[in-house]
Amino acid sequence: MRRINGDRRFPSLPARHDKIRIPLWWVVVGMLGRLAGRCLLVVLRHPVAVGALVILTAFYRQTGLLGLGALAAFVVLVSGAWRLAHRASFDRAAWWTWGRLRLVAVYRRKWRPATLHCGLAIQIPASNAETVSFDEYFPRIRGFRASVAVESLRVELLPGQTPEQWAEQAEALRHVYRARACRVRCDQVGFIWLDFYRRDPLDRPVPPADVDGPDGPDGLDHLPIGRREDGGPWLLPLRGSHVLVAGATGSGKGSVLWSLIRALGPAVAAGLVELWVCDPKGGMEMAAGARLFARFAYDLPSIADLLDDAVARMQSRADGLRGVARLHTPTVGDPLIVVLVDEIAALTAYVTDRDLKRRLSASLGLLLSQGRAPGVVVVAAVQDPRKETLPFRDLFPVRVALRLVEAEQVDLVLGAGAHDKGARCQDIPPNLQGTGYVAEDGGGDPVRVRASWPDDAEIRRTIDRYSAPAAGALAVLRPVPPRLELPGPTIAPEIADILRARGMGHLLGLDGPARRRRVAWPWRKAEVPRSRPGWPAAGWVPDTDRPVDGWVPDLAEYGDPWAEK
Ligand SMILES: Nc1ncnc2c1ncn2[C@@H]1O[C@H](COP(=O)(O)OP(=O)(O)OP(=O)(O)O)[C@@H](O)[C@H]1O
Repeated sequence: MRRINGDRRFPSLPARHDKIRIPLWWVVVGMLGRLAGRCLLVVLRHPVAVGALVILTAFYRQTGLLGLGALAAFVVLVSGAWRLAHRASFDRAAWWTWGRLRLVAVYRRKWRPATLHCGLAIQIPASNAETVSFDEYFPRIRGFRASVAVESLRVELLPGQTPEQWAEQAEALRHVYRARACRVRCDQVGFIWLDFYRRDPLDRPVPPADVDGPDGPDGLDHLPIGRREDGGPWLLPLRGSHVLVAGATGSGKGSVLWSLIRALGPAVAAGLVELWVCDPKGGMEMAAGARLFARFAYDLPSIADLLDDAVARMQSRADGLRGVARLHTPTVGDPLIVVLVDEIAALTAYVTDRDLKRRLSASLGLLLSQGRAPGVVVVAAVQDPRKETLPFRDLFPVRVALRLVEAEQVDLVLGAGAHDKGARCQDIPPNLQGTGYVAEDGGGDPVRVRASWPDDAEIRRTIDRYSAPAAGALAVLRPVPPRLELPGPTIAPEIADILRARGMGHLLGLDGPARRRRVAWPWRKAEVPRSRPGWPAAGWVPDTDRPVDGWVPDLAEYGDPWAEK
């Protein structure tokens, strides 16, 4: 690199050098020295591979072919046992080994011709009067990662090169390495990642993620919606954001919305999120989830009321948060409100009543421009993303483009330049529903993703599992004896929160299984209007006239602290 840093005269003038006569043995010693230097370099660069080769050769010389076969069988056996005992670490090691092999056998082997013929190596003329030659400088591979779907090379740029130059050659590199796709990502200054996609992990429907198991969402900033092209999970940030999903008819917008609703199920059940759903297409798509939704509207006047109420909640919340916090934190008494609109163009473009249209536009504009910080977020789907149909497009920080009818629509949804960066939504085949590209404000290049597909049975299961009892009832799993000292596990903190938020007393001396605690308010037996499957039809509610519209999560895991003594 030192030689191409600009301080060398370029090009050097072809000139005839003076001939110097040297003895032959000097030449031989020089060549041997050069060979030894190269060998040393190989040992230093690949100590593991060279070490393994030396040991294997020594082993073969000691034991012969039979010994080598026995060693291979032993390695296979140990690997099998390792895979059975600890799959995760085995997979990591296997992918590392496979990656090293691919790096040496495929990527390094073709690297020089590939970069030279794609114009990504630098050639400086070094001819003299006897020979025509060039000094060649090649970009260095500085890192490598391999997974099932993608192999990535970290490359150090040569002086004068930009990531854009590499992006222009991505298609050529893809053909050199016989990859399904090649993309260029920026790394730190002077470095890029070259991603070679081998398999398409999105060519089959993606099963819904586990939302209530140990791998469930760890917050409203990482909601699992589907899978990314590199095989990782597609996690959507919802808190402090608005989400737009655009796609032609039948492109799978419903699967994005239902995957999101499903991912929000546990938070809805815990009272941290309220879903306010508008389905201007007559309620057919969303009606199945009505039990899970805090509000559901499907005709224009009631949608306008719903949006007005959302604006009022947003403004009163903003008044409360002013000077206190810059972003609302959802709590049981004060949840995140998710206003979900299927086909938002039906509220902005296709309304014939002018007053209603003005009202809807005003509410949507206010929610989109001011709702993020006070915790009133909008998730909207649209078929036609043109400005005439959706004037608020640019107010959505997270945008998902599924299959679109025209290439021009890609930049309208994902932002200028997205199409050139590889988001070819018009080329997504119709049978890959739910597949598209997602772009986030300030989040770099669009990422190819596919939403999971919750079928009708899975949607029903979600609704049954997470839908709340009707407002006005605080359902409790077991009868609770009044003023009783209870041993055993602690009460669910969510219940304490609900009660505290409603000004209904508090729990004393909670923590520690050995301690005793006191439930310090009176209870009365009451009918529970609607409870989850498996819950008793009657429960106990705090004996108070204050309205209660919270509800408690499943307490089964807390054992039976409520049993009467
Ligand atoms: N993620 C997905 N994986 C597999 N199949 C899907 C997926 N999403 C949708 N489908 C299939 O595509 C069909 C159409 O999907 P969907 O109704 O969600 O499209 P849409 O974009 O909402 O259409 P419209 O705008 O007409 O309502 C579904 O009935 C389903 O069979």
